[in-house]
Amino acid sequence: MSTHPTETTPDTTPDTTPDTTPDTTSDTARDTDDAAHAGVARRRLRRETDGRPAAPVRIVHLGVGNFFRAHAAWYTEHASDAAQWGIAAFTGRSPAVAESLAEQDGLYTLLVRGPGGARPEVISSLSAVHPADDLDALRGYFSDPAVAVVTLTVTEAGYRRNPQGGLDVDAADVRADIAALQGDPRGSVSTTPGKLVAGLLTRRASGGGPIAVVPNDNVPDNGPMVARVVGDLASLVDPSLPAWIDANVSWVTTMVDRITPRSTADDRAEVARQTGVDDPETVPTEPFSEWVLAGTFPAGRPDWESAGATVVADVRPFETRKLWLLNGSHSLMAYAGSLLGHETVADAIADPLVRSWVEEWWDAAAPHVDLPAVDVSDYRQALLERYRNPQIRHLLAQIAADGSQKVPIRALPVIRAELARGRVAPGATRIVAAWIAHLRGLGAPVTDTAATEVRALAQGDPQAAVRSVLEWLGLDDGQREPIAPVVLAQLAHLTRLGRATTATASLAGAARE
Ligand SMILES: NC(=O)c1ccc[n+]([C@@H]2O[C@H](COP(=O)([O-])OP(=O)(O)OC[C@H]3O[C@@H](n4cnc5c(N)ncnc54)[C@H](O)[C@@H]3O)[C@@H](O)[C@H]2O)c1
Ligand SMILES: O=P(O)(O)OC[C@@H](O)[C@@H](O)[C@H](O)[C@H](O)CO
Repeated sequence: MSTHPTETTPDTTPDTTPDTTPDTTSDTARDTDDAAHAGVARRRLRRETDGRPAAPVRIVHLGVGNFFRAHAAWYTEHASDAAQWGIAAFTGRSPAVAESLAEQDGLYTLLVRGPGGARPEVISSLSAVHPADDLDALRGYFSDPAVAVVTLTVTEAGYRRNPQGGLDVDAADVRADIAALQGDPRGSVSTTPGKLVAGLLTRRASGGGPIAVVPNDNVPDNGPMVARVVGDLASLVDPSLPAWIDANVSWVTTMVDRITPRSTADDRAEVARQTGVDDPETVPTEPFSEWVLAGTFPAGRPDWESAGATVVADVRPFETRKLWLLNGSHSLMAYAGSLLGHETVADAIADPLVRSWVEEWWDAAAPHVDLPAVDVSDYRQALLERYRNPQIRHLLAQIAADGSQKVPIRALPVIRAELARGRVAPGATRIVAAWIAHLRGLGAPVTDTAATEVRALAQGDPQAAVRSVLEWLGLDDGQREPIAPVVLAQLAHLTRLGRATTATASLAGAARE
């Protein structure tokens, strides 16, 4: 196990956006006071007693968040050839999770929370964990021909795209990465596209051979999406690099699914109660999991199918089914449910009004999912069961974050598809109306990498706010005309409901004092 517990100098990488998605298990979980376990000797996980020997590193991962630890790391753990495929994982920004995992040899507990109870499982697939700024280690792996795959979970915002989907070359951190690599191929970088280009420059120089890049974030066409931002940055750094990338890098597209909330002190306590282990890196997740991949792996990959992954020629139908039906309804509940005072997905879906909005959204989206109707209807039913899972405390405030990155890909394609059929679908426009209400201060707090810009759009006169947001979403005059009145009416309704909820909560608070 090559962890780097001592390489924890403060992260000096430029941080131009608020870190709304910390690397780690939530502070609540990690900070659970040891006094809570006072008098009870809890041990930490150790590889010699609790896990498999570390496998040789053949996968590099960027972004050691909860989802990666519940999903790609879990599939790699359960692959039939797991002993051949170790992962070297890098945190996204802060070094905290690397330090903490290093103390337990890279092991952590996945707490699989089903409706009937919680089942802990130790995951051993992380052979090394590094802080985000350990670029020497990153370049070392990229130069190693044995390293065959790079996986990513850095959030939608981490790809540093502009509204057109290309690299956001106006962002200060992106500009800094370009300048650093122009000056020196071993220059210091901080963004994900910058790190991928830095790694690929090293691989080309060392003759490490071809490699596959596998993004596992909830973004449509995520393979081409990463290829584009990396290609943009590569061409600005070294005009000969894009041709090498074309010949040597395979961009794999994926659909990923496993509801994985932030960790809580309760998750850590549950593991301690069941196993006697004190694991601050406990990750809670649901039993359901799905991973659909399309693309080639020129240097090989784990036998992920043996763990339940599916390799297909075209991910799109699976991706639209999941991104619209699941993530779209999540966003709807995050904004419209939180302004009604609901805290979690389970609370929101139990409210008949929210449930009716979710069904209305699904009715709007379903005809545009290119799968048999029966599959879509089974999927909807399964989603309701997953949302109701009383063991999963999935906070609406977590899902609400970074709406500027999510609303355009979750709601807009359906709005456009309905418009193309001459229809305005209120089930779809409500997501936009609820997002505007959220940006105007109702429901979950706004945490967004583009908060200043999108909040400004949504302020002031409601009619002007709706117009500005629809414009920002890229709808032209002809498209806005039929939609704007519907969104405006929905915004007015949600605002009334939200204000009534706030007033009731204040009265209840005053009565308690
Ligand atoms: N949690 C889920 O249920 C779930 C399910 C499917 C897909 N996903 C995808 O996984 C992503 C991560 O979710 P999570 O639950 O692991 O969140 P998380 O907050 O636990 O982890 C996010 C990771 O991304 C890194 N990161 C954040 N902003 C970054 C930036 N600007 N540049 C580089 N790295 C950055 C963080 O450091 C951290 O390692 C989501 O954005 C989503 O696209 C999540
Ligand atoms: O993870 P995000 O921030 O892209 O979106 C929040 C949720 O919609 C998402 O995490 C879902 O729970 C997940 O996509 C289920 O597989």
